[in-house]
Amino acid sequence: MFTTPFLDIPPLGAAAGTVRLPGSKSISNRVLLLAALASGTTTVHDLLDSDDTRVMLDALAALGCTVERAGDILRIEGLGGRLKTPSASLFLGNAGTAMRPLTAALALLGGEFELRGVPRMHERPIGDLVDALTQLGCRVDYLGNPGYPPLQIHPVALDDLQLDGPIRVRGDVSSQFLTALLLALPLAAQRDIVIDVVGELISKPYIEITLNLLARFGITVRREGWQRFTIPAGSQYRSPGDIHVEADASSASYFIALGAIAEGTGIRIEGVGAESIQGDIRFIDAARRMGARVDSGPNWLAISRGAWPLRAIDLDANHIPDAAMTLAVMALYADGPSTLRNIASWRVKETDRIDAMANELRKLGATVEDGPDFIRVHPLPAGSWRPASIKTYDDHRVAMCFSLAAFNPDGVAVRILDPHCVAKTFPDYFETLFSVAHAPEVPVICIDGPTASGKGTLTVEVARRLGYHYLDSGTLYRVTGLAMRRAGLDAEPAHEARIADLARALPLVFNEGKVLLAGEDVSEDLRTEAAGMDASRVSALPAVRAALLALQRSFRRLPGLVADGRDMGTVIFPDAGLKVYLTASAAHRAERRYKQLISKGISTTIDSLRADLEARDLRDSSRSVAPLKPAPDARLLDNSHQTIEQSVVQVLAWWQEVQPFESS
Ligand SMILES: O=C(O)C1=C[C@@H](OP(=O)(O)O)[C@@H](O)[C@H](O)C1
Ligand SMILES: C=C(OP(=O)(O)O)C(=O)O
Repeated sequence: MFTTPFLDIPPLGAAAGTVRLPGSKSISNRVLLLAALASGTTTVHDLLDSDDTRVMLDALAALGCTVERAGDILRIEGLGGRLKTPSASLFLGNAGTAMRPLTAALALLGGEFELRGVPRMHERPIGDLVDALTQLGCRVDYLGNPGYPPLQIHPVALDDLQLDGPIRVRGDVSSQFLTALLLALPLAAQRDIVIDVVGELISKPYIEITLNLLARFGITVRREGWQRFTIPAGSQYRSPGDIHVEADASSASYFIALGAIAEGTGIRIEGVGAESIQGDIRFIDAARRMGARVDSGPNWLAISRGAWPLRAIDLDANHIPDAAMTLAVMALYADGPSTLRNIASWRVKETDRIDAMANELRKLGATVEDGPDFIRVHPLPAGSWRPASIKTYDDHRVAMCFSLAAFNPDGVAVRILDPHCVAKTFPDYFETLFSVAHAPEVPVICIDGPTASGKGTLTVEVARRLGYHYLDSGTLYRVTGLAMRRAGLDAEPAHEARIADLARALPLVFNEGKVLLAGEDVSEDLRTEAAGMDASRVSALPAVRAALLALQRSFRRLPGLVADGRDMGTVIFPDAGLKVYLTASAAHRAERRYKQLISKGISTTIDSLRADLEARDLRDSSRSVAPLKPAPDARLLDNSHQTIEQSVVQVLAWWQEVQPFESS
């Protein structure tokens, strides 16, 4: 997951490949609650691991439910309708699928509970659900504004509930209120329980998910259209034993859109398909209407570009409230204005999504009209796209949708602010996107300089702050040197071809700060002075350098690379967007190296280190192939009198200067 303050997505051109998407949020949180309410053990496969499911799992643990994890499998010991912990204070983040159903379940389970969330959760309505529960005789108090969380739930005896008449619940603000009652009321089904929906029910397909999962847990709800639902007397939750969570159909919308927009051989999505129980799978109908080619099987989708530009659409999107946001960005690539109607619920979700989408689409240059329950997006022709810093309002879907703007015809980059908000439902969204998207030019920052100048520390830190990949090219030479020694070879012209062969086939993996050679952690062996000397010697062999060239360039991957070395800017990435030549006086470098070695318990003297450094500088700068020298377009940074932080800030400031975004 990207935890950087922003993520710059360079202009993207094509996309192709297969993605397996994380589990459905709506199914995961329903299954977790049902498994907790049921008797017996439920084994859940492919559960979504994200903020929304984590708050639900934490809540269940606080209620005394035992949850065991074994790899991707979760085993939940049901409470069988009896609380182990009669009071708790629960934090439910911004998860509607946790806050609403838990409110109903806890109001019936008979304990004292406080339910809170993030500030936005305290602005998301829950009054219609609390009203329905109060009619029944449940006791729920508002701890802040009436009609909104936080809530305090007090115990009532099930026998005291008024279950003789139908329970009335409004369905026109959120379907989650009806879902909450349907999931919780089997706890009190000594007699038939009737729920009547007041007002036009929105987001209807989510009720189908609820009914489907209730059925898997042994509860068959009778229904009369969307108006009346009856939970039969004697209903009892029965664990199905094993249950599998499909991949998330709303998350699939970004990759369906990607297939429709990007050039290339198309995108295959695994884990969700034509037989999905999730209503958002109907996004494929809208995508097809806009021109996408979509093939599907029970558990997979294959999407490729069809009509181009896309065809404009006018759609009542009430049945796909989450996925429809993706259409608002696809509309930028259409042949006329697109209108999404009947989407008033967008205003009470993670943020006011109609406002958010309109504001951010306008930043890209688009003309957008919006009203209480609709949005109309005009296409953005070539020549009119503007580089924009997209505010994400702590809304995962805003962040994910706007990544699709990077396919614009003007080759304009897109900056996504606070990209970590995708953690709500799809923590690795951007990594997944980058695994199938292709950028004509992946950004590179090169940091070259002599030994002990602090390149490594600076490069790692700049890469971390930008969310970029990191290439420590010196290590490649060190590993080659080590492989050479282990093969009994020497850095001499006679062995050059054999060393180059070794370099070409290096079984090398960088893993969490460790360097693995054929699976063996060789990080320590590479840090020795002898390994440094060998690296310097093998790097003077032209055939070895040629062998390592392709390997080094393969590190240039989305969203970008910071490369540290000696010839990054001059030879390996001559087209880099920023080249820094980092130096420090020999005296300062010797002193730093001295402190480093002494702290590791290695005894040495500053004078000998300085002599070594100077000898190495001379060898590196006078070798015939790629001698150590600044690229003509490099910016010089002498860090003799700088802290690491000052150097990092300087490099980041230079990088921002070459970006098209206004300072954010
Ligand atoms: O029941 C569910 O799992 C959901 C219902 C929908 O909410 P509304 O019914 O409030 O539209 C949807 O937007 C939300 O992401 C998940
Ligand atoms: C509306 C959403 O979430 P929630 O489940 O919190 O309502 C969403 O995921 O788009």
